[in-house]
Amino acid sequence: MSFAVRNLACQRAEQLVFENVSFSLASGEAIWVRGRNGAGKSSLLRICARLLSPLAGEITWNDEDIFKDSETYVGSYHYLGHQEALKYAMTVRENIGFWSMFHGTEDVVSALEQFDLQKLADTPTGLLSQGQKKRTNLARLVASSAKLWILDEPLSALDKHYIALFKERLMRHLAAGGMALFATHQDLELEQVKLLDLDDGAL
Ligand SMILES: Nc1ncnc2c1ncn2[C@@H]1O[C@H](COP(=O)(O)OP(=O)(O)OP(=O)(O)O)[C@@H](O)[C@H]1O
Repeated sequence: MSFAVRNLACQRAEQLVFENVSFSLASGEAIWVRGRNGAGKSSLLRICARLLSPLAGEITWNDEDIFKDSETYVGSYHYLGHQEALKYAMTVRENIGFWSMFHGTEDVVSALEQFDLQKLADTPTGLLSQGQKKRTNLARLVASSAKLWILDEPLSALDKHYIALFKERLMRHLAAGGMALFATHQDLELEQVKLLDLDDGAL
């Protein structure tokens, strides 16, 4: 399994945000994308999740272009953006269940347990606090079988306890051969993480 980004450039509304960004990920590896506000972290992650087109460059999953050969890539990654992609009228269990079905797993009970969501399982997600919504989103992630996690600010709204819990879960994902690409303003202090600083090539 390999994920590679070569000479990527991004433009938003006539503005060149970054260029010449290259990196690669193999099984068990993670990259922490860092940079000032507006450096292009979210844009980079959205491009990697096929939600935005790059201005230039290439991204491959197992040597296949992700924009040309989307079929193999689609089931291989899970993107968590700034906004929670939750259906508010559906319960916590139903939201997690939807995504585990999409990815062909049935690990809803374990996902609920891992983020202490059992007592909230039958609550509509529209009634949750910000931190509880974030935990539901992270539980969706662990209920999926996606190899590559693409995470935009996964720590926002989490308290210390759940940051530690998420970190432990991320390490387990990497130890099992998974990969992660994440942007945070806070250092997760993970030893095996490579750093991609978008400020290094600041435009
Ligand atoms: N929908 C959009 N339309 C036009 N320009 C945008 C859009 N979204 C972001 N931009 C611009 O693209 C640039 C990069 O934004 P992006 O959100 O990727 O940065 P970021 O590094 O994630 O920032 P932050 O740390 O503040 O979240 C910014 O200059 C921003 O104004």
